[in-house]
Amino acid sequence: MRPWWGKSSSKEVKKKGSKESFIDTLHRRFKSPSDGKLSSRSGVSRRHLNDTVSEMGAQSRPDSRSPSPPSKHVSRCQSFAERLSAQPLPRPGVHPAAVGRADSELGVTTKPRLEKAPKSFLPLPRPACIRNKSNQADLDGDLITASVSSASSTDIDDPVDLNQPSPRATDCDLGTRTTVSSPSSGVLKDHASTASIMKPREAKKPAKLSLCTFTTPTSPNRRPLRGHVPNLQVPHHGAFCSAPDSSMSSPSRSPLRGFGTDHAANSALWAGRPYTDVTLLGSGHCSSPGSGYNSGQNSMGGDMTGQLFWYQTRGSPECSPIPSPRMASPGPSSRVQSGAVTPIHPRAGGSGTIESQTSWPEDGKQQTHRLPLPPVTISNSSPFSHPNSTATSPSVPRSPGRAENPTSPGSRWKKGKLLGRGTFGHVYVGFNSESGEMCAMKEVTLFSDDAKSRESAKQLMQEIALLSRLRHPNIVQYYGSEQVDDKLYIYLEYVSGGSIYKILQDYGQLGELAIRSYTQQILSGLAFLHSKSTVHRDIKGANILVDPNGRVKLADFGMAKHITGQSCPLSFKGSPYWMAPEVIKNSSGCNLAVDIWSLGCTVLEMATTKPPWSQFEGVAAMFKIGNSKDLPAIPDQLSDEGKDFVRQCLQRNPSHRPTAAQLLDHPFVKSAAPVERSLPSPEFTDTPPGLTNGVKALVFVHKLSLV
Ligand SMILES: Nc1ncnc2c1ncn2[C@@H]1O[C@H](COP(=O)(O)OP(=O)(O)OP(=O)(O)O)[C@@H](O)[C@H]1O
Repeated sequence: MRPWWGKSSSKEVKKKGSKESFIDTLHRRFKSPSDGKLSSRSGVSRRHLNDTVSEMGAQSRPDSRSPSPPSKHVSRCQSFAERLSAQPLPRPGVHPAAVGRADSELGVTTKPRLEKAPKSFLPLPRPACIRNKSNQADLDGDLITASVSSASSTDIDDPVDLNQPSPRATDCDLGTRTTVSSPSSGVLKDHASTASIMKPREAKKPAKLSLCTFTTPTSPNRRPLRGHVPNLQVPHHGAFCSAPDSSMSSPSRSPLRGFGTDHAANSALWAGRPYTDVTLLGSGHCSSPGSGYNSGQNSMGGDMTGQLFWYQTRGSPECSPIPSPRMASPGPSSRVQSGAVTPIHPRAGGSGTIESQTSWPEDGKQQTHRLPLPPVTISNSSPFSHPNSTATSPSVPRSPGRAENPTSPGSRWKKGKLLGRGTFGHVYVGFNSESGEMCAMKEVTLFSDDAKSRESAKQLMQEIALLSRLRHPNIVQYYGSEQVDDKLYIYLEYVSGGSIYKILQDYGQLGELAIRSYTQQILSGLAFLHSKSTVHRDIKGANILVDPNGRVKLADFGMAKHITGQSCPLSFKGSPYWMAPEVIKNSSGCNLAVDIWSLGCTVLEMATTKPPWSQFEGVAAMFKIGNSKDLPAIPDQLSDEGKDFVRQCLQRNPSHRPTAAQLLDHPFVKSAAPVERSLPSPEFTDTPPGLTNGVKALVFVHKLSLV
């Protein structure tokens, strides 16, 4: 069938090259599993829990389907394949293309307990500044300049061009700047009235601090709202804003992060023995998607052991719903990362139809960008000198659901309920008792001696660097960040609906209208992202948040990368089940298209609650994706348009995949109704909709219009 944009799908030309040698190894190691076709209706197959997986790559055993149990019965340590069938969904009242309002729901807050002043500050958040803006000019007006310096780039593969002067950013109204020290020099760059706060041991261990050593302003008395605007310098090429390239670079909460680009090593690992040159990181932590702490497990990164030995951490509230937090199954945060830069998609490169709300550096110069102020309106109070500023940093909550020491002194964000655990650490609800606003606080511990902490910091800084430059209705908004003792906090727009992954867990597969809506919005965010030559590299349900109005936000940019060239090799990063074949095979020639493949997998995930090939264990799934010519079964319940959309996304040849901008014109999403639910306005009527003439009641209703 000829694609709607005029390019026919073509067969993939199999390229047998040296880069695929690991696949060959896999071929020998694993029996090629027969395709587990998705059920025609549900598209979901299940299998028994297997606590004693002795051999990787074994195909999951299908089990008889049982009625969908309540979500609360879903084991926290089940894999996708193990998860019970999803319940039929009441079709959510989702309506696509919500790009207007940004009303997040509030979460739980906790009592403040300020203990210690933040050692340094990055731009402090003020969500209200964002929400109240009616246009981009207003938005820009609340940005603060930011810059981070770094001299070491050897282990960083994401040279985000963040050091270039922003055409819209100015320093004139900034009381301070925050800088990041160079790891090599251990010297903080002083900008404006910046004061270094580097700890002694930081200077001794530049490698640890290079990623996030910030300076605080000398005495930046915060002025109400826009009065005080600190600067944050973000690094130029090679700074810590980049995604790690090191094969050992990834934190271990995502089990297989840091998976090296060396696929020979991969082969060895997959063969069942650790590659001697690969450091096995990680603690085996896993999150509990079912319980709301749904991130971090089963990612491919620094820790390969789980993939190899299948140790499990069940029963813990922090445990993954997956038997092994490794590649055993497609958990919400299954990731692999290593390596190199992703080449540019041949046909990607921006979308004229996509709202471009941020400037992107093009000339390599240092860029400054103004960030929104925190929602602190108290004057005569320095954000850097909180009354409790000498106390200790916020402590890790004892209970998974509530922080023990809920406070972020400088910004007055109080750390509240735990939203989830990810690769980098924890994400909490943040509440500003002064403004009454909420945010999501992503917390990561710095200055630890382990590689995991270093990698976490590096990736978090990359996320900051990227997110701080992106502003789009379908991308989670970055508010600011700060360091408090050994903790780095990143403040984000709070998207209270949770991730698509969690929604699927809780409510089962989505109906087509919801899928169309979500897909359209994901595409909108992706098209914007790609127009900035940035690839997300970890598109999946767990990294897509949904607000109560059905608005979708791309999140978790820890894997994202700004593409600067076309000749760069692919990074072996991502989540196995959503990973494009070319990434697994380490073939060349694509880049942004990896997100399109992952989007296709996400559509299938939304339709079936599981990604493609979820019936296979992690390594076997990767083998299936990377080595076979098969395409995953597409569930029958999807419309023909939906099926075609998925097929377009899941073309093995990346150059044949349409771009995000092109996909926005696909009938599957183009016809999706936009999400726009007006604010309820009290209305008094005596004839409620739906009542017959004979059934009239005097009721007070809220006007709810769907545009
Ligand atoms: N802005 C947000 N609003 C609401 N919840 C959020 C937000 N950001 C993250 N969360 C929650 O926290 C969890 C972990 O977040 P996130 O995935 O970004 O952390 P992470 O360390 O990047 O994880 P990973 O890299 O392993 O995917 C998410 O699954 C989600 O439930």
